[in-house]
Amino acid sequence: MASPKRRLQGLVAATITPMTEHGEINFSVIGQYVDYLVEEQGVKNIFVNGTTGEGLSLSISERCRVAEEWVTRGRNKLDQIVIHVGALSLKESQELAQHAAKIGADGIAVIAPFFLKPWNKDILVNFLKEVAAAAPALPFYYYHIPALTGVKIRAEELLDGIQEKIPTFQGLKFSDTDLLDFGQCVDQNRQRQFAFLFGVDEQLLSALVMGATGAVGSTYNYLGKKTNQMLEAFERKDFSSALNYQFCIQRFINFVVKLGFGVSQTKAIMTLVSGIPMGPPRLPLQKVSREFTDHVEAKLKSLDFLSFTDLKDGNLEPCS
Ligand SMILES: CC(=O)N[C@H](C=O)[C@@H](O)[C@H](O)[C@H](O)CO
Ligand SMILES: CC(=O)C(=O)O
Repeated sequence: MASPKRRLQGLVAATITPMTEHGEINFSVIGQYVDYLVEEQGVKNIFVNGTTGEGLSLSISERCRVAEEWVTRGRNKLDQIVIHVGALSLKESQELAQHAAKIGADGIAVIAPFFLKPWNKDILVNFLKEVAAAAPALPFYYYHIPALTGVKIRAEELLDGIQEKIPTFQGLKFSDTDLLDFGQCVDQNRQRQFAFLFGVDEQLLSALVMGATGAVGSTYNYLGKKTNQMLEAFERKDFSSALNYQFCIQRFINFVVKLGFGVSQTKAIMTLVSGIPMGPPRLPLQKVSREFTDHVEAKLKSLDFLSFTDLKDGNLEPCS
């Protein structure tokens, strides 16, 4: 059984699943990836097999092996490792939950099943409850991502009374821009020690104001250090610096959003910034073009996000 930990807080990197050019999982770089997150980005929590990790595009046995590799490599280096175990099949989800418990993960997270969908809150809670019960010693997080699942049950509604149904319920990963819903999740659960983890990186500062206790996101793989500076500024109530950091991060994200931003792009950006090969994504995702990588590299340099800036000072727009 995993030892009880304190509430998950701060940045959580949604890990990429590195792949070889042939589309197999490249386990060999995961050790290096852990060190990079901890040493270069100051990020000590990870969220494995989620959206960014192409979790739903992996086979069950691949998901188990990926989770195991992160737990093994992360031991004594990372604070918390949450494994996403959501699946369309309740049985598979339970199997993944049991496996996460067996390997010593620190928590599990689940999205709503998105093909045959739960059509109201009670049905969704019943599904989540069955998964959580398969790993009764592990903290359980609901992963709310309505734009991808199509399940639009409000998180605030879902949280109402959830601990009576799911005793291991520990928090929410909220990947949506509805700050009314997010704020009410926080407001209505102040007496509980839930983790409120925001999942829209470009808007994190607004969620901090609403009471987010941490954040899970793809960009913390390579903008973790910058985002940590924003969290520190917020913590010391230096809101103008915090806003500068958020704008700086937004400038980069806005740039890539206009080029088309998703998991394939995240893999390419992380390869560029970390130097660790993340490889191509798996179908139905497509590898990004060379042109995308070139544009992003120039932007990263101009923002001084790459450590080997070789641009003339006049072309720099660095963030303080
Ligand atoms: C849909 C998606 O993948 N969301 C990620 C996590 O929830 C975010 O980290 C975004 O990648 C990020 O906010 C950039 O839009
Ligand atoms: C971004 C995120 O949380 C995920 O990849 O699942």
